[in-house]
Amino acid sequence: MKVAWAGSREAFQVSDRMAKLVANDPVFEKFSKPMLGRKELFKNTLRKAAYAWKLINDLRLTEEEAKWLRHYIDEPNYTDLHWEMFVPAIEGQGTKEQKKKWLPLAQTMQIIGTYAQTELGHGSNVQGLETTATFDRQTDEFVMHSPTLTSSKWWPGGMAKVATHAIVYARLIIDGLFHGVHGFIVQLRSLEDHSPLPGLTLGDIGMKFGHGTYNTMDNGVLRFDHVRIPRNQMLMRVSQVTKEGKYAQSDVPRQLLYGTMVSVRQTIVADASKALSRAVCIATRYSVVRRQFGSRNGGPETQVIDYKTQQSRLFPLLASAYAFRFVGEWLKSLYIDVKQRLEANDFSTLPETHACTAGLKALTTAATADGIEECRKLCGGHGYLISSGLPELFAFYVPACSYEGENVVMMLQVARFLVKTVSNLGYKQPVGTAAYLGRVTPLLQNNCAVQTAEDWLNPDAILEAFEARAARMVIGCGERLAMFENPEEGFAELSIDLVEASLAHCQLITVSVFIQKLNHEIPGNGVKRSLEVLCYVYALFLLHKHQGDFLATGYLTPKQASLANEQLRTLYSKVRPNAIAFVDSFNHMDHYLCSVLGRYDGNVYPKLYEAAWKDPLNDSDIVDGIQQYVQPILKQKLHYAKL
Ligand SMILES: CCCCCCCCCC/C=C\C/C=C/C(=O)SCCNC(=O)CCNC(=O)[C@H](O)C(C)(C)COP(=O)(O)OP(=O)(O)OC[C@H]1O[C@@H](n2cnc3c(N)ncnc32)[C@H](O)[C@@H]1OP(=O)(O)O
Ligand SMILES: Cc1cc2nc3c(=O)[nH]c(=O)nc-3n(C[C@H](O)[C@H](O)[C@H](O)COP(=O)(O)OP(=O)(O)OC[C@H]3O[C@@H](n4cnc5c(N)ncnc54)[C@H](O)[C@@H]3O)c2cc1C
Repeated sequence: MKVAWAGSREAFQVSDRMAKLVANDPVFEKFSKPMLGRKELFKNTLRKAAYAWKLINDLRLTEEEAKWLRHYIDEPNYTDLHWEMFVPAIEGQGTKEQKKKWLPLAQTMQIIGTYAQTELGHGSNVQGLETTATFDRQTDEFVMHSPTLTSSKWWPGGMAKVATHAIVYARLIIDGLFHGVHGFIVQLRSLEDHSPLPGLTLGDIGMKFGHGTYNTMDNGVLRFDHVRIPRNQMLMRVSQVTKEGKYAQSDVPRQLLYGTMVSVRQTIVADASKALSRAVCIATRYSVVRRQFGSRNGGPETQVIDYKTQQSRLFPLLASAYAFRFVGEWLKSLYIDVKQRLEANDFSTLPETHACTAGLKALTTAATADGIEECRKLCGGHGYLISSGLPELFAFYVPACSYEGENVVMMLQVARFLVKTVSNLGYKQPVGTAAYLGRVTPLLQNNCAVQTAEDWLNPDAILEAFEARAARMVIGCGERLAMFENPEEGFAELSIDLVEASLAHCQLITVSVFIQKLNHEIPGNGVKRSLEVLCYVYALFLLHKHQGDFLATGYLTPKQASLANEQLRTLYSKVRPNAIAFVDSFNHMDHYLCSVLGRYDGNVYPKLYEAAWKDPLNDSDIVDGIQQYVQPILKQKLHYAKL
């Protein structure tokens, strides 16, 4: 099962080796992080990042190994933006010459980059960005400027104190004419003494949600006061500006300017299962240790995992972790394929890839953020302790619902793709993840054939149910949209329904990828049979949660919906004996989990007790402030005391 989770034996070995390397190196200790102030926290992260870079070089780690190493260090920092956004932006949007000049510098970290797109006034609406890049023909330069307060760049990670360079997104102006938003490579700091270059105002945007997690990152603010950069620092794969000031667009679609976001959204989907599996591992292990009620004849109380209600909250999350792992893997291969095509100037699969990365990013991050919080509640009161590992994990993870495309905004992008697919049905056969929309007639006409709870244990029945629900919701939206004279007005008016239809489409993708994985990629019977149970749990849980959709579209009868729920209850009993094996298969080490409740050895209570004594308040019996502020209250007889 560990190999099935990792994707292959080799993948397992790489990840396992890097996990151990990090766990066994005292530099990467992280239990004390919550006690550090912001400056110490930040410096500590700089120290770890520098040490990691040294290890990567000294040990000659591969790109894959280096990624796992950074992952297990488990502290957001400037290198995330450098490797995940700055480098890919140059790779995807730079010309051959630009790549030749900038990539070797970035790949050896002689320069450190960030991705400066969002501004104080605009994040989602990229075309609304206000920073300007005005071409000056006399000097063959662009003049970068922040004309308003709201045009201040705001949020880019690593920008406040570390990055030496940034890809800055700004409106291109030539001879007073706007030519849309483009990316520019801008140097931010001196490579000698790290001071901000003239004309730039740079700073940190302030503390963020949680304590020891995202505050390790220096998210920054940046303002330009007429800063000049050479013309050849505009990323020119998509459009070019000549030294005469002529603006030209190549055959490459404009959307490629957004290509870095597609790449990172894919990574975010691949990473969702890491965060969810971590929370589920903690909650499952603790649910086996924790006992409440049910003692008979002085025997032990019931392990809380044996309560059906606990199972109905925990096991769908366990199943979701596996579902997200597989859909992340699938999306990665889709993305690798599109990347190769883009390099060869084949843009045909870009719209579908954009819809998949946007929609699955929204689906997986929302479910993971909610799932982590549910795991905290599944651990009762102790889940609220920092030492449970869950509050910090939640604080770290929850911004994924906003960054790289706010989730609702992303679902609306999926809706655009679906509406377009439906409106083209007459003359263009949909392919890939939208292929089912090419079979609308049977999907709209046939109803579910399930008659018993056992009938739900059938991948074809499940797949057809999810296809019919999505197709009916998408087609329904299409029909209602057609009633509007102005399609954009219709889209805005129906946006709530469109988001729900997009979610149904994305859930269909996750369910069908899970089934596909079982049918074609899991060797041997033991692992396959166990995963089949989780696959059914995932699908039937979604069906139960969204039964309103399945009933309202007329595909299911109430009786069939209730049979699905009956089957789900039975499935929980089948998950229970393997619950610990399922979470052990994630291969998460104690160092990575950073949770007293989720310890591999289950030795929760003594360690929880021990951890409490490490709190700085327990350094002495009488702490600073008691004599000054508490003793006087006890000693003085003030007004109320006389009454
Ligand atoms: C190893 C450990 C490391 C782990 C690292 C993990 C990952 C690191 C994460 C680090 C953490 C945080 C970093 C965060 C960074 C950021 O947040 S960067 C900023 C991200 N910002 C956004 O995501 C903005 C969201 N907004 C947009 O994407 C667009 O503006 C939006 C799509 C919403 C709308 O764009 P418009 O310009 O208005 O375009 P529109 O008219 O709607 O669309 C035109 C057309 O183009 C299609 N389209 C849109 N986007 C794309 C795309 N990316 N690719 C392809 N096609 C796209 C759109 O669907 C339309 O198509 P149509 O056919 O014409 O309808
Ligand atoms: C931790 C973190 C790190 C970040 N790192 C970076 C970085 O490195 N570089 C960078 O450039 N940016 C970064 N960002 C910024 C991030 O990309 C944006 O915050 C994100 O894209 C969301 O945009 P917004 O803040 O403008 O949200 P808004 O769009 O203002 O969202 C507010 C609300 O409006 C709704 N809304 C907006 N538009 C629509 C619409 N058309 N229809 C319906 N509802 C709508 C949204 O659903 C949401 O509920 C980071 C953000 C965070 C939190």
